[in-house]
Amino acid sequence: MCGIVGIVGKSTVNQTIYDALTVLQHRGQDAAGIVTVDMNAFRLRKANGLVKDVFEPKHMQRLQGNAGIGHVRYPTAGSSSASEAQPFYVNSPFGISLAHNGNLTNTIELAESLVTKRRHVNTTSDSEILLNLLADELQETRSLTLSADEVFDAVAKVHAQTRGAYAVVAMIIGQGLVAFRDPFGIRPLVLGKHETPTGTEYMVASESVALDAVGFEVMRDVAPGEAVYISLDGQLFTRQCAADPSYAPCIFEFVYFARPDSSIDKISVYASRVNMGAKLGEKIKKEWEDHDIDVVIPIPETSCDIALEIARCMDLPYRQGFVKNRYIGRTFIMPGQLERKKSVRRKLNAINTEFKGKNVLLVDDSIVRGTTSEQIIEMAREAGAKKVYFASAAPEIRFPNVYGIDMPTSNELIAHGRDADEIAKIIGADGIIFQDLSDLIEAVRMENPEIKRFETSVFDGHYITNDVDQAYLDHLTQLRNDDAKANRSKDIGTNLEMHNVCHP
Ligand SMILES: O=P(O)(O)OC[C@H]1O[C@H](OP(=O)(O)OP(=O)(O)O)[C@H](O)[C@@H]1O
Ligand SMILES: NC(=O)CC[C@H](N)C(=O)O
Ligand SMILES: [Mg+2]
Repeated sequence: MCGIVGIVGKSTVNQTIYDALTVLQHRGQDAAGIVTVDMNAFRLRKANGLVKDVFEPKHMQRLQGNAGIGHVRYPTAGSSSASEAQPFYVNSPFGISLAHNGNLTNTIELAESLVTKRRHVNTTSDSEILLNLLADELQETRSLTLSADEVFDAVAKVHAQTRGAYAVVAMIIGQGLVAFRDPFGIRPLVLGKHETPTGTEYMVASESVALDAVGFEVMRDVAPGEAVYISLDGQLFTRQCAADPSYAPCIFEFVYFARPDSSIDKISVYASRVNMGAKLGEKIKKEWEDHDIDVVIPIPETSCDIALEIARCMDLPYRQGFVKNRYIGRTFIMPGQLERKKSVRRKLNAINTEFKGKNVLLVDDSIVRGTTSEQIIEMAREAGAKKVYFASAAPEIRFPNVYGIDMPTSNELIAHGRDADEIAKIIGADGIIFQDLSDLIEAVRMENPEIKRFETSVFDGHYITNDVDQAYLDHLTQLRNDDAKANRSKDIGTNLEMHNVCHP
């Protein structure tokens, strides 16, 4: 789940984009990049690492200009090579730079079509394919100055060819910034503005929290299939570019990915998590009528708001039994299982007095590979817990994700082909309870009933784009299981390193 940002401003935007990226860091910890437009040239810095490590003062000085885009990466396609960090660049037409959150499902077909169009894609990234598709459609216009409608027509043609999930921001040299969202709105995208004495500045970002942090006012979410074009002189244009758009935002944004202080598609992420806690609390009370739980303990950080509501609902004490090392990032979005496994104990430590002699209910937002739950239950027992129960605010995750969450292989999912008792046994819990999918959907939907459906494939195996079959999932397994990724990372550095020319 990457984070994207784009700004057309009235003064230098490098620091604002940097600040916005730090606020979106929870969406991608592997790589970061910024491109700005300075006089008619792109200035680029991208590399593997966290935002604070990628951009040194010398890079920031280079990133001059009043417009730019930025990206934080969590790879879901290609490799984790620095050359696949984003934004990507292509020099024709005009010079275009693009950043993408999501994952395409017809990359093979698209890559083949690009060959027939004599376009070269140098990496294994789906985002570079998307950039070339957009470039090819813009090339068709033959105009030296693009009108908003020409840009929108190009986006419409990209929609017509592309399958999967994509929230995109692209900068076109000498023209403007275009941002668009896939026809189902699977990945989020929000538009905002900032009034200055010299005119209005516009910004797009993955989450509203990025706008809040840099003093922009949220205008609205970009609709599914819609495109936003901001010319470099600061005019805003919008148009629906998809033939048949309909809302189906990814429900996992609300469960785990997004920050609680963000609002996506008019749904407060925080409120939806509190609702998840209320629904799950009711279910526990109903199904475990004679429970012997003494205390509810969250597994920091995402589940804290959920656990607090479960405790309130069950009339039980809520205790912060685990302390989180604030210098360690999110474990689930780390690239390899070994690293993820090692990180749990480095990240979380138990406060023994909260566990000693007690029956505890540990709460997490979700159980994916079981990396966290297995180790955390062990830690609770080591800290002296008598019984350890486990509650998950999301249902069992049984199916791979193909839309920008790196869960490509069903075999790596602990709930795949297993029932609750078997899962409890593996993670060592005395009892386990999962949220029902209908309750999860209701918990999110009640904040905006206008949204009739969500993208829920990881729970029910129904892929909203209708193009995902078993053959595709098998192909994905081959490509992106943990071993395949580890092997591919040995290739790092073999791509063209034309992305970081360093001016002394
Ligand atoms: O079953 P698993 O494969 O372990 O994945 C699920 C866990 O990973 C996430 O936490 P993470 O540490 O990434 O982030 P957080 O601090 O935001 O909770 C999520 O909140 C669960 O705790
Ligand atoms: N998580 C994402 O949004 C990933 C974007 C893109 N598919 C990449 O791997 O770089
Ligand atoms: Mg967690």
